[in-house]
Amino acid sequence: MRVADTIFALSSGGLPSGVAIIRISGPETRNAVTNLCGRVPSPRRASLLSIRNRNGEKLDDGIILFFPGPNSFTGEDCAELQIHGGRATVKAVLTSLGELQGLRGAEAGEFSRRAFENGRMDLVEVEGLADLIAAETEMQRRLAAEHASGGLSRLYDSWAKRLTHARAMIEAELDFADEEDVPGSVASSIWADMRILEKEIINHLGSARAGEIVRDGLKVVIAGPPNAGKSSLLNHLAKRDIAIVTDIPGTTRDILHVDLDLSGFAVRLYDTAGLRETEDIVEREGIRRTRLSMEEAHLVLLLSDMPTSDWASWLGTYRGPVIRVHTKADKTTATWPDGAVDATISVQTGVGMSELLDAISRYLPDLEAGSSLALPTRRRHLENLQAASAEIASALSMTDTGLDIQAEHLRLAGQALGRVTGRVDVEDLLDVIFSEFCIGK
Ligand SMILES: Nc1nc2c(ncn2[C@@H]2O[C@H](COP(=O)(O)OP(=O)(O)OP(=O)(O)O)[C@@H](O)[C@H]2O)c(=O)[nH]1
Ligand SMILES: [K+]
Ligand SMILES: [Mg+2]
Repeated sequence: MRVADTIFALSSGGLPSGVAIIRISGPETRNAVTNLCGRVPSPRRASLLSIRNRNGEKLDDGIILFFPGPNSFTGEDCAELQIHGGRATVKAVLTSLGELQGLRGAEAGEFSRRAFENGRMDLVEVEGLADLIAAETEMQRRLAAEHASGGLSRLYDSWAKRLTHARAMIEAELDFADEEDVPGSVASSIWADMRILEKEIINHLGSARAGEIVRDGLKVVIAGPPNAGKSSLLNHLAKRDIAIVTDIPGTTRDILHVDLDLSGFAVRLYDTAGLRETEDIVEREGIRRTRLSMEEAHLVLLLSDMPTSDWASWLGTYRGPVIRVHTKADKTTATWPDGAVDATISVQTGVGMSELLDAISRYLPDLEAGSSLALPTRRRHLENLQAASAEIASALSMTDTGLDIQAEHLRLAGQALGRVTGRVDVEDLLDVIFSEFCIGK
């Protein structure tokens, strides 16, 4: 284990709070606890102790926990001071810690980074932990918990193991190739498994969209002509007055969004500028942004308060799924041709709202309770998984080039998987990944 500074931080949330938890990790942890609390409590036992500054003045009474390394969160000696969560109390204790030799405040994600560097967690688990802290919906929580507890890592590790096994079998065949009486088919069974593995990885890549939607939310853009009732719908679904609503066409210019929880899934709903030809420079910029947001959308709700044949022109180059919505049902008397719309709503009477939400729900990933949530969630997962399956495909296709070259492609496939879990060659990624954390984690 590397010798490192001893770090400390407030690890619980905003102050004031009933209890605040200050975390300490590193070689000076015992000294720090002795200095402040008089003694180090027995490992993993909660002890009520007084915390004093260097002049012996009592700062607070708290519950002190000591976790000796390597069986701690970071793998180093760790301690937790559970104290009263008043701003001045916390500040006084942090100040006293900062005055001790060898101690400094932790950077964002530094505790988790140490856990990774000491082999307590791999990168996918670390990312899962970051997601778990950020999770707001039930599905985000389930996905993150699966990743944080190693569900996805176990899958990738099992794949890496099969690649290693395959290479070992090839090595064996190469070693024996000179000996006349050894049949040259030791490795043939592994190619069948490599074909299966390639398929498994490709299937797994196919679930990436679901993983992305669970983690980042389904992006739903509300679009349509001016005054169709887009901002009114956003406000209604958000149950808050977020967007300005007036009867002046072209009211909305900036794109606003609100996060909804739909059946445990995060849904991010965007209100946009009404689509029309206009000379107004500000409105034109708003419409340009509407177009950009539609390109990113998983689903577009296209609104109109009167029968129209303009749907296609409003959609422009967008080719994804669309729900056509007839708005202001309380007021319009015009009759719509059969099948012209997918939903009819009124924000005034609330009519059609639950049907609209049901229609949106149909675009959420189909994840049964209890089904595996070992889904890739990040671009870096996808890139490395794609690289791994491409290397396996190369190994499989290069039957004329010799076993040693095929084995090399399998080695590269294993390396790509290793980059996902952080077992190989990831130094350059660490700053990015750990900066996702808040301080104290
Ligand atoms: N009667 C009735 N009026 C509605 C309904 N929905 C919206 N309106 C009215 O329609 C007008 C336009 O609504 P907005 O929500 O601002 O429409 P918008 O599509 O956001 O308009 P722009 O931002 O200008 O593109 C406002 O006067 C709303 O009060 C509805 O369900 N029933
Ligand atoms: K308006
Ligand atoms: Mg609007």
